[in-house]
Amino acid sequence: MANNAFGIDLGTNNIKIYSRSDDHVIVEKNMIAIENKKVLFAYGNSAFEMYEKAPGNIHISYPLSNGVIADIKNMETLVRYFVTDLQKGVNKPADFYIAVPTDVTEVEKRAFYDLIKDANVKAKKIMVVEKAVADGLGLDIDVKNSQGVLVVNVGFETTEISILSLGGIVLSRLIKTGGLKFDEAIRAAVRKEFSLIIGGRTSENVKISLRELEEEGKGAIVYGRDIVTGLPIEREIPTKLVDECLEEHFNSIIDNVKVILERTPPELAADIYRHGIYLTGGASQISHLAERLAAGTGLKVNISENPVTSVVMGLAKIIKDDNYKSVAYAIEGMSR
Ligand SMILES: Nc1ncnc2c1ncn2[C@@H]1O[C@H](COP(=O)(O)OP(=O)(O)OP(=O)(O)O)[C@@H](O)[C@H]1O
Repeated sequence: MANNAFGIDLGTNNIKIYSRSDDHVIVEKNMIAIENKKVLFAYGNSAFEMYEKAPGNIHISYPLSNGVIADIKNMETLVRYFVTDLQKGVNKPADFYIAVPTDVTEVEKRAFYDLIKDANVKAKKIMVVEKAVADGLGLDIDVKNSQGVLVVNVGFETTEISILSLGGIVLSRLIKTGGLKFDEAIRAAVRKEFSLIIGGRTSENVKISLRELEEEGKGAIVYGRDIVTGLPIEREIPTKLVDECLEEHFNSIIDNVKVILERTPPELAADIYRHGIYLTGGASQISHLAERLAAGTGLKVNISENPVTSVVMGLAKIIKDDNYKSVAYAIEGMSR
């Protein structure tokens, strides 16, 4: 039974779970589809498949909002189903390591612990790990012995900017920008420039294919509804328009990184200068962000090889290697 342990990174867009018994990570959409307000219809990637296409009696939602749990019941249901699926239908007693953002209230942090406790997953032990610490480990940084490590995780609704030193967090800031804001900016620009309404999934696809399109010198072909005629049409969107509309969001990330750097103690700043910035999170892959961040801060930017899973891979390291266990902590005694 000692082998039964899970590492969970609850992202607003994706839930990532590491299972010790098969040494494997799953990534599923953090989404739930409820029929007629009470019946579970679909969850995870299957719920996402129906998003923006389902009839009115099927409500599809994200139980997390801005990195914190907004809908506890549905989040518990999702965790229970995923963990039970990973154990082929029968839950056995297990240890749980859950990543939490740093720059949130104690109540919001505790909600992650309570979620596992109340999800009916036979939790023996529940340990909490600051997300940026797990990120550092997932990025193969020796976080316990390193001083001055700057991690920027660009997720779906949030970007977490943290300075780590000797296994702990020195400074952390959670800002409300990420992949969703990029998608919304693309939608708004296409609407303004071409009087064309496109869906959220279309704008996400444009964002994800941007780098490739730029390399090929092509525009993005999209399908949407013409505002004037009301009819569906196809249109080619120049990548320059997409680049321009993302600028403001890139600047917001760069400005916030600079604010953190300004507050960093000088000795740590020297280490950060040497190591550079570690950039991770799914949306960090967007074309031009890494180079803009480097130009805006004057620092080298190290790009993650596994941006979506860096946090959960850090949790996996903690579960597998006793050397790292000290970065995880229990939360039982915390006041509500
Ligand atoms: N190749 C890519 N290029 C640009 N963006 C991408 C790419 N692949 C995924 N994304 C974006 O990454 C985001 C999801 O990233 P991630 O899984 O790190 O977020 P999350 O952890 O669920 O969110 P949060 O950190 O806000 O809670 C989505 O907005 C998705 O569109």
